[in-house]
Amino acid sequence: MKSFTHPEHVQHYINGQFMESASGKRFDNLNPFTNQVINTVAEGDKEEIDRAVKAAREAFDRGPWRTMSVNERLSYLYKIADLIDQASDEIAYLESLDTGLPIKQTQKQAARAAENFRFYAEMVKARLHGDAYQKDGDFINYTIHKPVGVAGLITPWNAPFMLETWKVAPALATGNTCILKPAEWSPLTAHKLAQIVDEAGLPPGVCNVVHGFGETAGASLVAHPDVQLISFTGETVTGSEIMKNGADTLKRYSMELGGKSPIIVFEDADFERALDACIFGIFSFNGERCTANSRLFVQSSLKEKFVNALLERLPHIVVGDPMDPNTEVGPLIHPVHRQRVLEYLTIARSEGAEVVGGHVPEACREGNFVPPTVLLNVTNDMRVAQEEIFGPVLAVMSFDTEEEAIRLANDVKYGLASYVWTNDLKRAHRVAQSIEAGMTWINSHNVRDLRIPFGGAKYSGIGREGGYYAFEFYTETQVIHVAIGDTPIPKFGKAKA
Ligand SMILES: NC(=O)C1=CN([C@@H]2O[C@H](COP(=O)(O)OP(=O)(O)OC[C@H]3O[C@@H](n4cnc5c(N)ncnc54)[C@H](O)[C@@H]3O)[C@@H](O)[C@H]2O)C=CC1
Ligand SMILES: O=C(O)/C=C/C=C(\O)C(=O)O
Repeated sequence: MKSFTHPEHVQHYINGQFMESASGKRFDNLNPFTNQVINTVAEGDKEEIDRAVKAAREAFDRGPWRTMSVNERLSYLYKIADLIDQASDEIAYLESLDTGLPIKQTQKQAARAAENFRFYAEMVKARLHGDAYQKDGDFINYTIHKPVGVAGLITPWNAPFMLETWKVAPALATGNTCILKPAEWSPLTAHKLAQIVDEAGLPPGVCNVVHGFGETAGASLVAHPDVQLISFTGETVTGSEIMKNGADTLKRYSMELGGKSPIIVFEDADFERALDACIFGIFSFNGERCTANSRLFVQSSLKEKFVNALLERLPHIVVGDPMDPNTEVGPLIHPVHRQRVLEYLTIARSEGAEVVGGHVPEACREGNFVPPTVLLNVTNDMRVAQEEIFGPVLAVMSFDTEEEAIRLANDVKYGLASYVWTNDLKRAHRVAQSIEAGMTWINSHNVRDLRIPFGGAKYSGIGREGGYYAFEFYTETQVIHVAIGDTPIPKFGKAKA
């Protein structure tokens, strides 16, 4: 593999300039594979957020972004997509270095990031249009979609570049200006995105990146009166905190939150494909995946065969250096997160579950590794079956009937994704439609079509991003009423005149 370097220090990108924090404060960024410091990062606070919002507001109110033609605006998105493609190997390298995600997976995410920009440019051309309603010969009402203003985009560390671009692209495509506040544990590719935006020549202030912690930089962005909308991806508790903090300034929210998604495998399922999907669905992204199928419900008659096959695969899952193209599972993002995941294994034992772990090579001892793990003897009321672990840990349960599978799958506060495996067509649809989730895949792993609405039910989120569904959030709909006839107007005050 070609070798790349990383920046020794990461700065904010505000109003078209790379800059330090006014306080001069910095924080260290760790390599999850070695726990050595990779570099330092400027620690933004209210002051940097204020600067960035001022720049974004001016760019929105007075800059060329608002007045340029849609085609000209979208040409910047195509340019960004091309620059991402040109730097895709470097982006994958930086992402794996920063997050511990295996390089094979970050290469795919870099490609997806470029696609996010092209997709939204195309989507705006195809689907950002209003409606018209004609009432007899009296009047016409028509709607237009306008950018809302300054968008605050707050993102997590689990698939940072892909998720950041998944927000920046629709925000810009629809004509907003934005401030991205990336997760503090994964600043490298957000910095690369700022460099790409700069190279693409976007007008100053249109896209800003402020690094820093959630409680300070993130909270200041949420509370700022000139930020009209917040698109947030992260933990459910953080989402709820953000909604409280943004209440005084009446923010518009898109919330992509946590999950505890079921995979239901019926006895008539295509065995090998269901097994592959189950393993991929929980162990890809190192298990740090909001849509991970972290609860397996397998029909009792198939349980022994399915679980045996699962356990047989477990020690062969390649755990290792994220830069090695053969690695399937790398280290978790941070020692604090690793500790949190390990605590769940302790909880699992104390609740009576059996913990079966895969293999972590000796060469990985400095990293934040948790082996791919399967929890047996689990019941759905246990904490490990109810709470999001966000690591490579699969809770296995069984069911006898379709009704029981549906009840167990829904008996959880989350409702993000779900997966159903059966060759009975009618049952597949019945079960899929009965599950309380934003997204259900039948006889499939998590394959993405960017046109579909992406988001969760229950505690997994509010609203949908993806496709033209994102326009609902990123644009303001205005109705324009035009009288084309002479509909009588009530003549107040004319009776006695
Ligand atoms: N539904 C979805 O599409 C996805 C959901 N997630 C969820 O994200 C979580 C993992 O990511 P984390 O980075 O640990 O989430 P997190 O909630 O800790 O942090 C996410 C972002 O919010 C910021 N933040 C934290 N506190 C804040 C506050 N008070 N005000 C404003 N910003 C604040 C952080 O700095 C970070 O940028 C998991 O729960 C996972 O399920 C992750 C990916 C996709
Ligand atoms: O594909 C998307 O748009 C988002 C995917 C997010 C995940 O799968 C994740 O973070 O787990």
